Amino acid sequence: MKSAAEHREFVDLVEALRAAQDTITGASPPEDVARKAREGLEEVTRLLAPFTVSEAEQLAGYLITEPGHAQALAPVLHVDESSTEHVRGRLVLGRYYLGGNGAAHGGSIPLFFDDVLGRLANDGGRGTSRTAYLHVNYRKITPVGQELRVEAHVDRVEGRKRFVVGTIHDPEGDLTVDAEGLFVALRPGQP
Ligand SMILES: CCCCCCCCCC(=O)SCCNC(=O)CCNC(=O)[C@H](O)C(C)(C)COP(=O)(O)OP(=O)(O)OC[C@H]1O[C@@H](n2cnc3c(N)ncnc32)[C@H](O)[C@@H]1OP(=O)(O)O
Repeated sequence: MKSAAEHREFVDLVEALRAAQDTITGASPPEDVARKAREGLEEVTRLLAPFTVSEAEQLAGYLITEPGHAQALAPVLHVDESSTEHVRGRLVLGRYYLGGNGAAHGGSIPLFFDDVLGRLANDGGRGTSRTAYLHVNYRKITPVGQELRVEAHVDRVEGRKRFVVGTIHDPEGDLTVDAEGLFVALRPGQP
């Protein structure tokens, strides 16, 4: 397991990237400010490109003790309680995930659940599986910028099939989304 303690600066770098994504998404800057910001980002790419590694050596997504696992793609679950069978926590969707009218982009929700349910599917020594399907029911808009409650648990395991379910509730306590994923355990040698 890769250690977040050994890669503190990288963890902070990914947090800064998340903040940049939120800020860029919400900004309408004058042209000279946009150009300066672009030049800053291009400098980041120039700085890091020589340190590109193979997937096996990659840090992003693999620093699993960190909220968000040092990966800027999926929304971050802040875990309050977890076991091999369940997880409870909080989620605040930043401006980056805005769809419209204060509601989260519909695609950000399955992205979030694929990560949360997928990790649970593989937890507890169950080994690697892949998403066969992800069924998401949007019951009410999921607001950005507010603290949401998340719960997920392994519903049942049938041979290679792991059914994992999850919910999101808004600050009023209303259900905004429920989801079910089927994760199929990989056979030896299966990519
Ligand atoms: C850093 C690490 C991060 C990890 C956490 C994040 C987790 C994220 C996980 C992913 O996002 S993986 C990427 C998205 N998923 C894929 O790319 C999967 C692509 N599909 C496949 O690889 C295969 O289709 C799959 C492994 C899912 C299943 O193929 P198999 O050939 O291994 O299984 P098979 O077809 O023999 O089916 C096994 C059982 O599952 C059932 N099944 C398979 N796909 C199904 C489906 N779509 N719907 C319902 N049932 C399904 C199938 O009917 C059967 O049921 P029974 O055993 O009861 O007969």
